[in-house]
Amino acid sequence: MPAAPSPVIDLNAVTQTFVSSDGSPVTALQDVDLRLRRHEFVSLIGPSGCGKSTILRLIAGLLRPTSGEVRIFDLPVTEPRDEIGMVFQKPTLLPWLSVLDNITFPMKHKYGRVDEKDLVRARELLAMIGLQDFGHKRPDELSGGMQQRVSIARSLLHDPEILLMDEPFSALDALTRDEMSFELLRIWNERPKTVVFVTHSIQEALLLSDRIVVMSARPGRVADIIDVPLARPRTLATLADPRFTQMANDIRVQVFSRKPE
Ligand SMILES: Nc1ncnc2c1ncn2[C@@H]1O[C@H](COP(=O)(O)OP(=O)(O)OP(=O)(O)O)[C@@H](O)[C@H]1O
Repeated sequence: MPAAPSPVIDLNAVTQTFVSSDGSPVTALQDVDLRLRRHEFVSLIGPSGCGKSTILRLIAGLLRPTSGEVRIFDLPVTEPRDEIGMVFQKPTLLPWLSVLDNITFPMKHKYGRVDEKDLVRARELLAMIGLQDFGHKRPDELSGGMQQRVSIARSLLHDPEILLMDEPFSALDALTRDEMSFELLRIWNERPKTVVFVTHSIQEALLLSDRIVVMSARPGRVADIIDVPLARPRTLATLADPRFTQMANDIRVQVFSRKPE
């Protein structure tokens, strides 16, 4: 039998301790093991403060683990890398730049210039997110959902293999949130990526993911990893599937019955 391909993202016995402002240690993560296959969509859910964002920062190379190891494509993570795109809760667009310039900003920042091919790609991405007529607008002329679309487009400019998303839709209203979930699925379908998606919404995690990682309260540990067997492409009909409702209920019970350790 051929050997299984190495995971794209590999967290091996990762413990992360911070020093809080009063000098006391805070163990955010304890012995976290997590492996993601290529083009897998995995969500992290768990109580506030259980270390979900810390996991993203470790994968992004913005943080070095106190102990254990984080590997990307079989190499230890030592610094931020180009294969990774990040999307945060807030759009974090630069208000004085146009939408198009915001999308190309990472290239400008890194290389001091924007190539024609980056501009072409930025326009393609704008079209992909349905904002082809908004390239010249300033961010404050766009709705919150549109701004978040722009920041997703920005994270995709260099076509990263890995996309890290930290509650990207939590600041949006419920309708826009559902719309954005389907939009993200469409983008992921068109340009497959390995995605780690942090959310507090069980429904969002179920709709989007291949697997859901349930974390325990601080110090964050992997309490369970749940396979989501719902067929793809996921559509509005998925939300009405009785298995969806059943799984959402089961996960809710699991998350809420977990007491802090
Ligand atoms: N730089 C830091 N210095 C000190 N403590 C930190 C630091 N970063 C995170 N922490 C602490 O580590 C723990 C985990 O934080 P993290 O932001 O990863 O949690 P989270 O699960 O993403 O929370 P939320 O769901 O509320 O966003 C928290 O107790 C937080 O206060």
